Amino acid sequence: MEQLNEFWNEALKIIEEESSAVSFETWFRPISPYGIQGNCLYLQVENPLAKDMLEKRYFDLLRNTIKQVAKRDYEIIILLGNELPQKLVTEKNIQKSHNDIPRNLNPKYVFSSFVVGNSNRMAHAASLAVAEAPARNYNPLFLYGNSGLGKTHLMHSIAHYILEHNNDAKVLYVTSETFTNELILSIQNNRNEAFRNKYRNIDVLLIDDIQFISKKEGTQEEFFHTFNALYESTKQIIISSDRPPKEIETLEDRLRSRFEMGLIADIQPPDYETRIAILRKKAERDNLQVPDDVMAYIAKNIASNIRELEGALTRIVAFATLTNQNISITLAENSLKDIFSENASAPLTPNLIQEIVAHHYNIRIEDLQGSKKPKNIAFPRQISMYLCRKLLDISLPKIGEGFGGRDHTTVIHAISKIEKQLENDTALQNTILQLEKEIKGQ
Ligand SMILES: Nc1ncnc2c1ncn2[C@@H]1O[C@H](COP(=O)(O)OP(=O)(O)OP(=O)(O)O)[C@@H](O)[C@H]1O
Repeated sequence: MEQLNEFWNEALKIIEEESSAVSFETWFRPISPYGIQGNCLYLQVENPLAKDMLEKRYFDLLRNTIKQVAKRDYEIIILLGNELPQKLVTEKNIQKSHNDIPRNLNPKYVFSSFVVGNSNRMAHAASLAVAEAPARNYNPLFLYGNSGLGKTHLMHSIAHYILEHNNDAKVLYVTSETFTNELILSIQNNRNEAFRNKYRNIDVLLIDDIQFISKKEGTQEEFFHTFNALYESTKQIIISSDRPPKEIETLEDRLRSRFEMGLIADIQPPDYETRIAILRKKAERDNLQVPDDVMAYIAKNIASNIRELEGALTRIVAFATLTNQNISITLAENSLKDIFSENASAPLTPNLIQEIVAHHYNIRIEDLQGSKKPKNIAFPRQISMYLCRKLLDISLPKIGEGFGGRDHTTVIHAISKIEKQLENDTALQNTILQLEKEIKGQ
């Protein structure tokens, strides 16, 4: 049993991570949890606008977060102070199951929201088989495929499924970036023992984007031992990567052969029918009315990345809401024109950003990607890294890769340097604005 306030604070922490600072402070921070009666959770807000926004725009976030923290589906009722039921016998305690869903699992990434088609049938079946009987037949399970095709979605689904069916299972999902950072910290702070305990005393380890440990010998060494310890005690390991083990350069052979010991399943770009099914599912989940011809228009134009497919739908709906128009093909064409237009037909990639920055500073793109450090090159390089982070949905190590395999700490340093300078350097603010426009083809 837990106090309602503590429970609410826990939910707020998750919402804070999921929403922008301004919407968090405006809509969520002022909410007071009022009480619980039966299956209803009452939340009190200060004004009608907040109530409207929370009900119309943020309801899914609220409901999913509360479900994640409470491990049950409460009916959420948002009320103004004067609407609160006088005689509500509120419970100030909330029943929680003892195995919380880890914070880093996205509540939306479950098997029931994953659309199965020819391109991912095998990966889906293998994931479900592992979730139903961990460490039985397929160990490790190695999932690979290009960015945005559903690897993380499947991994989270496995973790959710195992936790739902076995309350005591110890399931740990991390990216290889987190694994590496924690390893470095543990060495710095002399806490290697704690690190090993954390990674070896579990039943299921899911490690996402393993390709990033390829250039890190120390991390590979530690992961090799973690892998062996878990495998020998019949614990399940699930790994994802953007390529198969044999194509991960500089991966030690002993690790590669470990990865190849179990089942390897790939995910390919979805066919047209699957793309339509994914769009339908998203529209249904988010309660959006989108005509069939608009779905077809998106599915025909975006074929290789599901994140982009979903992004296009979101953009169209946002455009329609903001301009108060019905969703139609013309509106879809307008709202996506800068994505599909000639100018921007080159998709946003680190390369495109480097090209535009290099042109702006009159240097060669190879200089940005190389290791020279003179100021006339180092500064544009930092700007390019900053823009990659701001405009592309890719991780710090992936950005580092595009700049001659630089470490993610270098990328963090570059980004924070530019951010700091932007605070009071208006010339730089203008340059960045101009570069962004060029990159987006505006
Ligand atoms: N088959 C599917 N059905 C429904 N949604 C999907 C499917 N595949 C992917 N998605 C959605 O597409 C988005 C991108 O998927 P995800 O993050 O799992 O990709 P990824 O392969 O892990 O990419 P990256 O390598 O860039 O991390 C997510 O919002 C996910 O829910």
